[in-house]
Amino acid sequence: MTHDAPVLQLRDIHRHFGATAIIRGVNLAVRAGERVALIGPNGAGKSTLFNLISGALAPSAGEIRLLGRPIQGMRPEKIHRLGLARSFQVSSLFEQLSVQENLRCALLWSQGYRYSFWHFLARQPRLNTAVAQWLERLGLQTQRHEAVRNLSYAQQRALELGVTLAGGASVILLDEPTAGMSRDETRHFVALIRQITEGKTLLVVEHDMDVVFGLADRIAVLVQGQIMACDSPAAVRDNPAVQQAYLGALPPLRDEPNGQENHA
Ligand SMILES: Nc1ncnc2c1ncn2[C@@H]1O[C@H](COP(=O)(O)OP(=O)(O)OP(=O)(O)O)[C@@H](O)[C@H]1O
Repeated sequence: MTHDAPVLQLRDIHRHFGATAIIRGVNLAVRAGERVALIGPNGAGKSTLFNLISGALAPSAGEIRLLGRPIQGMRPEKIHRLGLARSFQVSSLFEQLSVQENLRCALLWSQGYRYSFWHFLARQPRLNTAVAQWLERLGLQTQRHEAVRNLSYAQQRALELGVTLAGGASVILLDEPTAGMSRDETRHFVALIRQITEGKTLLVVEHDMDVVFGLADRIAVLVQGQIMACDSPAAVRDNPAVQQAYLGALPPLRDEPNGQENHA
């Protein structure tokens, strides 16, 4: 379900490195509960834009609002505390800890535990229930005591997604969530993303067009640091400028029989 007020809003964002302008006046509004995919050719500026939103970089100009508050130039931890979490291409899990220990760490933060040991003991039953729920959602009950380094790659990515979400953020940035997965793993993972991010707001950078068209409510196309189009998958797929940029590599929409044209 989506609401009208944007929870993430970029207004005329610019970023240059030295004399080179990389992000050149990006405007984007993502509404609550929406799933927006950010696509674009290599070097278009997608990672830079994610770095600007998550606080790893400050914009050279422009305003970024999260849940109505300006966040441009804030430190990443502060932006995280305000409700935005980013999942990376490279695993950010504690490899030597078990699956449930990783989830516990993420949940401790979201349940308000900071430094008080007594507080921690009092909260443990609730914490254990929440860990069990996440293990079930992620399909990782059998692996609960397994060290992360012994999981398959796809299982590690599922746990990483769980850890990102268990922190309680309402706006989630996913950076190439299915990179390195087989076709089957990708299909399964997209279904998992859909299921466990229900109600959250998602901005996803992804190169796999099947994933993009299978997941996104809207697609933003970034080319040379500017948004060329931002619209429904059908409208973006039918946009001549986008077609030209992608040289016909966009897939048919999922509900089209035999890949027939659909001008909905
Ligand atoms: N810290 C930096 N200093 C200088 N140039 C940078 C820096 N970070 C990124 N760039 C340049 O900005 C441009 C956009 O890079 P970016 O990684 O944002 O693109 P991208 O769309 O994410 O590409 P890809 O799809 O290949 O990951 C590239 O030309 C890159 O070399």
